[in-house]
Amino acid sequence: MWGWVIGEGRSVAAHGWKWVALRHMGGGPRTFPGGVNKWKWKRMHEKLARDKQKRLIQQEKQLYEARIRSHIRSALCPDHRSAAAATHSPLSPTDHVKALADRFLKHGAEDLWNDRDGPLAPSPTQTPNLHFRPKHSRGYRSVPEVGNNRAGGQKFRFWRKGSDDSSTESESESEGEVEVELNPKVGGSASLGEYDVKRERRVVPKRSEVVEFIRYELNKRKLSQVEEQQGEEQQSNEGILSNTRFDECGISSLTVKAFSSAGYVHMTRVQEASLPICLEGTDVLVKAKTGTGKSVAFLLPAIETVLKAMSTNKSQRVPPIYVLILCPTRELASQIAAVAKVLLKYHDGIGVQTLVGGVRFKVDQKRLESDPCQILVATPGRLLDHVENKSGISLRLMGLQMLVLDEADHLLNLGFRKDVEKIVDCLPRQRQSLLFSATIPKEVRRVSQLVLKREHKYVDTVGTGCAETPVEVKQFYLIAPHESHLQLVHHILKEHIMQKPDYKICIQVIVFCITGMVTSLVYNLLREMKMNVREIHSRKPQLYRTRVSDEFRESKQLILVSSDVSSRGMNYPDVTLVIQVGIPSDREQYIHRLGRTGREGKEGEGVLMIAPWEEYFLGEIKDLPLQKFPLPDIDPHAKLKIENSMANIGNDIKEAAYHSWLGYYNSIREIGREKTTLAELANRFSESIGLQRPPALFRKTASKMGLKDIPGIRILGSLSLSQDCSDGSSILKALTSDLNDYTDDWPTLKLLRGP
Ligand SMILES: Nc1ncnc2c1ncn2[C@@H]1O[C@H](COP(=O)(O)OP(=O)(O)OP(=O)(O)O)[C@@H](O)[C@H]1O
Repeated sequence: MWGWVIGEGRSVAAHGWKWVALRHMGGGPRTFPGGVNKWKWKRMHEKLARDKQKRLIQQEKQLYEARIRSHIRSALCPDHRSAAAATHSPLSPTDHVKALADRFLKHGAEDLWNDRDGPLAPSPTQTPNLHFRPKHSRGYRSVPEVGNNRAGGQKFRFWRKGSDDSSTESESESEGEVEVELNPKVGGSASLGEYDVKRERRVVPKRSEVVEFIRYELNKRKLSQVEEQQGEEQQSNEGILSNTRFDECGISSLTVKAFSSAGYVHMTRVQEASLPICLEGTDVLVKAKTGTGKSVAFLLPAIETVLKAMSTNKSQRVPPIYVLILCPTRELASQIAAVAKVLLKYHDGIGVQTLVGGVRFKVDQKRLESDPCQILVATPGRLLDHVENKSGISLRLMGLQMLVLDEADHLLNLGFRKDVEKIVDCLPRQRQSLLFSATIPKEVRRVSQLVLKREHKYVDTVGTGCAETPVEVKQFYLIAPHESHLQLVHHILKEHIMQKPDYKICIQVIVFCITGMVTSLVYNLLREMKMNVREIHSRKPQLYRTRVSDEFRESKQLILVSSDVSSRGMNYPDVTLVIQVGIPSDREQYIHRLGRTGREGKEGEGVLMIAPWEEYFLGEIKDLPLQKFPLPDIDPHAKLKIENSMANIGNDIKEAAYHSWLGYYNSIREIGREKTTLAELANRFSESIGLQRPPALFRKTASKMGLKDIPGIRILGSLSLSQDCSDGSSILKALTSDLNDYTDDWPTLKLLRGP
């Protein structure tokens, strides 16, 4: 009775006693093994049953296919056609060749048709009713004997080169014949012993029409693939827009009107590719390059879904939330809501709301009550707060018809996955799910099943083998000692500004830094150097962040120093240069940061600035078109100016930067595993930013980071408190405040959880 098996193979029987005890107490168990609730438990078992059924069907299918295949083989030999016809209708030679082509022309199967392999072909020396083999066969052959044996299995004959079996008197002296019975019950490949048919390859008859035909087909397909690829590259050069117009795709006329007044007439390629699938109600995973209009691609079907739902359900006083859009950052949520409002300009009855951190919970609740919405854009953490605090939102989510995950790969990554899973558990199962991102690594494709239905579609407008970055963006990398990075940033910024002396020309630059506190340090330095600069990261209050983000979008000449809060999804349409100081957390983050420039097919530039010990990262992006940036000569006056400016920055900012710098690199496997080297590098960083000595760490923090007894790491507990009280406050500031908003700088959170 308790013999069910759950996810990782654990038997429920082990927990049986607990259930029984709870049952006697009345009411049945509230929680089930593994802490899951009744409904989740039920769903888990329903899923298991479904999976089992699917597996059985799959096995059936494979068995059937195997039988068909064996009959195709025998059908190739004309004398065996009648045998095949006895069980299955034989294929005509053309159909057979087509079937083979379909099977073997799949990508990766080409080697099945090389010179030393091929289908069986009748030999002129073939005996009338039994078997055949080519004259100079080097390996083994098998052909089914006409008629079945008594156990229902088929009889096959095998020849072994060099065998001296005397029973095959009609065959040449150099080869022997062995009779083997293949029965699914008694004879697997193991029973063939040394006569295993796969030991040597078969020889293709030289002028087989079948092989020639397949070769011809292969070449044709390869050629068309190359042409397709070239066409795609050409298309991307021509811009992101397609020829399809919004008024051609059967969406509401009021939406089309709103599109026209926003200046959108033609769809972008990703919109053209994904819209028909989204409108037919299918789940879909969409990959398209940065800045190609993915937000509109999911907002358009979202609006259509709401319109449809509202036309069938007019009675409710407080409307359900029909569409939920999840995204990783507060700024992105506001941006998506703003685009939605533009598209809803002529739909009076449809409301959009955001639910993000940094706003008081009660304020959220009041807003949701007073201004009910059908489309909700939220960050996972804050939405989960509402769901768990039973603020009434769970009830309104019961009517949900569409779930959208923007930046899906990030949301399904470790930092967010748990929250997203919990949210998905509270949503109705009968819904459509849309997942969008510019990067979808393989492992994310696998976990996307958490949200998507099994029979979902995958739309990839990037194309296999094509770079995932916009072709219009020139990409450079620069390797220099990390002590010189701030001087180099200043130098590149100045050069970039001087290239475009006309003040009317837009110059927007984003400088990405590894953490929030390093962002603050770089911002303070550039400000000291009288540059027109703003900062944005998770330590800043939400109002400030929103103001800076809006100001940067509107500006003509401004530098934004940012942590990863701006790396994904943020649409600043005119960014001309992106500088990344230090390695990003992974390849995907590099692509998204770079994607803040070159949007909508515009031109842009990107510079990745790394230290020699970060060079390994270039291997992760080796398929992207990066060129080496020549190391510039730094003017000694500028160097002095930077040192003076650095001296004006407060120690608390520098100490916090040191702590978060250490935390970030400690969390990166390739660098963090060499603790002694890491400590040395951190101390060099501390020196380069003008600290007299490296700040200390709390003992507990140091041991969590695996840095307790590492030379060069100072521990706070071993010093007098008065001596190092400033260190203590900066550690707290740099490390613990990350807990408040890990949506932004989650790598630093990893540090708190240990290396
Ligand atoms: N059909 C269209 N015609 C013209 N412009 C469009 C169209 N669709 C979207 N855009 C514009 O393209 C720009 C980029 O759009 P969006 O921010 O949705 O890109 P994205 O693909 O989501 O990028 P990211 O991957 O960085 O999130 C926006 O300025 C948007 O206004």
